Amino acid sequence: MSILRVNKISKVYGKQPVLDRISFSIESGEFVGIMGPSGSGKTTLLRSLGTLDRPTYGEVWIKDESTFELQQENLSVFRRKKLGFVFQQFDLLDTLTVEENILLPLILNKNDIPSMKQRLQEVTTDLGIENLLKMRIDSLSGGQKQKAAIARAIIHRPDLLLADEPTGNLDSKASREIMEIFNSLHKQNKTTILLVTHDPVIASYCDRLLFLKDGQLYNEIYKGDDQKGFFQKILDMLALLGGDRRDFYTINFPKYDS
Ligand SMILES: Nc1ncnc2c1ncn2[C@@H]1O[C@H](COP(=O)(O)OP(=O)(O)OP(=O)(O)O)[C@@H](O)[C@H]1O
Repeated sequence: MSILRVNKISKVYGKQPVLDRISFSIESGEFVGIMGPSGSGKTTLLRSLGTLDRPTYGEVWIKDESTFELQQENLSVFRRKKLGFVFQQFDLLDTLTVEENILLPLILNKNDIPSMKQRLQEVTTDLGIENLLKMRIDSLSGGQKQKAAIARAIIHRPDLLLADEPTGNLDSKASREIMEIFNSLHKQNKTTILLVTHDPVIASYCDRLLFLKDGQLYNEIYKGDDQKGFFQKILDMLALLGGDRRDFYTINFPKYDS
């Protein structure tokens, strides 16, 4: 079953096309990454799919619901129920505790208190952050903040989890921990994930990668069973696409046995 279908979406700022007739779909349980040089439109695409931006042309369906049809006043409810977001800057509310931040989608959706408590326990145990619940956001490390942000993004069991450079503000150890969480959400919970990254190591966790160039879908590659070959294909594709030096940084090259 398709969770996301994108049909020829374009985004134009002034006269400048930033996304140009992009079409693809994502099946339930897939872990898909978006890569491409700086300025190629990755964030604009993710925001357009997540209804945070409105495409100038084209259509997006999330689980057979056309986001184009949704009126402005219904968009925030749609996002809160169907989507989860993880951003590079965490986007947590500093005035609230970790627990309050994580519960926010359920409180806004008016869930009952026993189900909120149960779900909070499930999610925070899975992520290993039960001990952080009463803490304030400004007392957390970057990795702890991102774990809290992931808990908030998944607590309502969204159809699609969208992540924009989720390790962009983290050191290599925290980055690995966060990617292991995404990996476990993918493998154990069958969560459908779409993630934007510059980093080939982060990208190598995905099943499939879409490459953007100048706002167009340039290519896609699949991991299949060949993890090592997939990593090399990512590097080759990035070299082909060019871009600035930031497009080639990496937290740590993975070590392969063979
Ligand atoms: N609100 C906006 N108004 C005008 N132009 C914009 C706006 N948002 C993005 N752009 C332009 O759209 C292009 C694509 O930007 P976007 O942030 O989507 O690229 P990106 O691939 O995510 O880049 P990076 O990897 O550097 O984050 C850029 O040229 C950017 O300047």
